[in-house]
Amino acid sequence: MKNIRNFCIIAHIDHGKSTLADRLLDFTGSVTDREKQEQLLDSMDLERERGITIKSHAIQMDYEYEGEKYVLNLIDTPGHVDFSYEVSRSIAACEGALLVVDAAQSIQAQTISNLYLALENDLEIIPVLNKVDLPSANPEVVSDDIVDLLGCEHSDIIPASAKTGLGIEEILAAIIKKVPAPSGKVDAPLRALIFDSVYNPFRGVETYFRVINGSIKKNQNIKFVATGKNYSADEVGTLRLKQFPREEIKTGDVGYLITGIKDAREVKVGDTITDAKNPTTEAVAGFEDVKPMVFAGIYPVDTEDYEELRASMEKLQLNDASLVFTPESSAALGFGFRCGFLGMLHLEIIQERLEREFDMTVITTVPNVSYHAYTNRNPDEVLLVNNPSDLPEPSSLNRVEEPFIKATIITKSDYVGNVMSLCIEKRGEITNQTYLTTERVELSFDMPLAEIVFDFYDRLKTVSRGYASFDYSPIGMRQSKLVKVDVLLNANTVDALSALLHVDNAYDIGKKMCEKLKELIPRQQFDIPIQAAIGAKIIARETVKALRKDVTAKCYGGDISRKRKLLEKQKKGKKRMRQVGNVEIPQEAFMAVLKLND
Ligand SMILES: Nc1nc2c(ncn2[C@@H]2O[C@H](COP(=O)(O)OP(=O)(O)OP(=O)(O)O)[C@@H](O)[C@H]2O)c(=O)[nH]1
Repeated sequence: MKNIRNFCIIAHIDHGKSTLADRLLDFTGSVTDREKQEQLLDSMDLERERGITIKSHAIQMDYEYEGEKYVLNLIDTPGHVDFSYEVSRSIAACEGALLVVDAAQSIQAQTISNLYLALENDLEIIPVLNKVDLPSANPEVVSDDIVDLLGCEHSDIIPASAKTGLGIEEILAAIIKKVPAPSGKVDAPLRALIFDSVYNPFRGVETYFRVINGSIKKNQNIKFVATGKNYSADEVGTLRLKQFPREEIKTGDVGYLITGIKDAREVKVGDTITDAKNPTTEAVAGFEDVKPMVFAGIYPVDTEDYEELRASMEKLQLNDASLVFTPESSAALGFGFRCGFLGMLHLEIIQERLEREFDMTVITTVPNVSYHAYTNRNPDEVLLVNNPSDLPEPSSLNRVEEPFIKATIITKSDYVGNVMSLCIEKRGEITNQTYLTTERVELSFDMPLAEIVFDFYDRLKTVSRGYASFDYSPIGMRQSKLVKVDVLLNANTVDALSALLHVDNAYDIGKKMCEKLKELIPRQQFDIPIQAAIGAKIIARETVKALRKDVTAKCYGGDISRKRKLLEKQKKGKKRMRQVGNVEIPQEAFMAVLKLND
């Protein structure tokens, strides 16, 4: 145990975490030339294309230092706020963290939020100043920033370049010298933390764990504490680039477990694995059931594909336990599902996976957060509103609460004014303003989560010219004045376009939605009025003008089979268009409310 080191890399997005991980694998000879690929740890196609780490994994390296052999377990952490719970569990599985800071961009919002997570878990922090090879690097200034943040010495910071390989040896030495060896009880009953799981269609769910006390043996009868289920440990082993089955994984070490579980929902990140007969009395602290934050309807473009969509969603759920869905129906879109996601990125990923892996074309409706509503009849009973149409009628509604977050934004002092105006427009209240240096400011706001869902990231980028980083954490529900704004096309309410909005913004957003829809809905043979309404009251109106009469329409001759072919072709071309009443609505229109300011 004394020669094991468990560590993770924490960094703001794009500061070089994956590149550094690759370099460490290279240097310790953990990858053969043939296996060398860029960003080895990001194995999903989607991850590689987006260049972000979505799912965390772990990898083991051997390294000899001053004549002694060490085992280094690198636990990878996802880099996006949507997955912050997974980050916290990965961090909890380590004793140390490399804090990677880009020498050109300095400390950003996620650097700080991840650092706090690491400090909460008492991790030893090794500051790494990455990308010193860049011409735009500013190592002196950024080092000062790091010293201010951590209260460390300048000499503790390791200048590095994950690109050229500079500093890699020093980083490995620091991991061995500074990160404490694990300190568990070898003889105690098994107690292991699940920090991740991956679905493998052939072998079932692979569970990644860190043994805290005792050991886990092949064929041992084990129990998952939170779910209360028992399994047989069919296979345990260590993770290199491939899996290496072992007889036993001992105290302090990291490994994988295969039990034949076929449903990802049975393996909960943060849960404790223990022995079925001789269980530990103490589960690992910090377990939480992750709750979806953002909800949206997902509908098949072709109503006939509903069953197929259901099958695809069920399969997706087998390997992504954080996806939840229930059937719903919409007057406009027919049968589909109300789905819960961890955040907007998660939503995009699911939509993309449905299309790529399952060949489904789907329509996604305006995302919303989960509200709490209370009726006059039962003012103490919480009604969960995950869909605007579930909001009780105004006359019976006692009050509504919405989820709030603490938003942390780091920006340059030049843009403080812009960022503040944006946050105030988004119903934010400033709670703190700290100058990190003369140039860089950290701002904290209490804000409704719903406002982040609507175009916040893009606006923030624009108003700060890209010099702002952003992170958030939930701080609970607060009462709010919300109304349901409906959209009528050709005098028919399109329920899939309804949104819950704050009273103060409802008129403005209703108007902008009508304008945006006017741009997005193609002209047809007749005028299409677009209206926004609160209850029976119309608050905005636009019209899509009719096309001029198509004189060639009746001239069409030719035989019927050609006509059919043409119709088929048209049908394909119509993908993502939905006929609602007699109006054709393209997919973009359903998301229009997210792009009001484009
Ligand atoms: N010049 C230079 N570029 C680097 C260095 N390290 C990483 N990069 C580049 O910076 C970009 C981001 O690096 P990644 O390793 O993908 O960053 P990351 O932190 O893993 O990003 P996420 O996975 O999205 O959080 C890539 O284009 C890298 O090639 C470095 O030391 N020098």
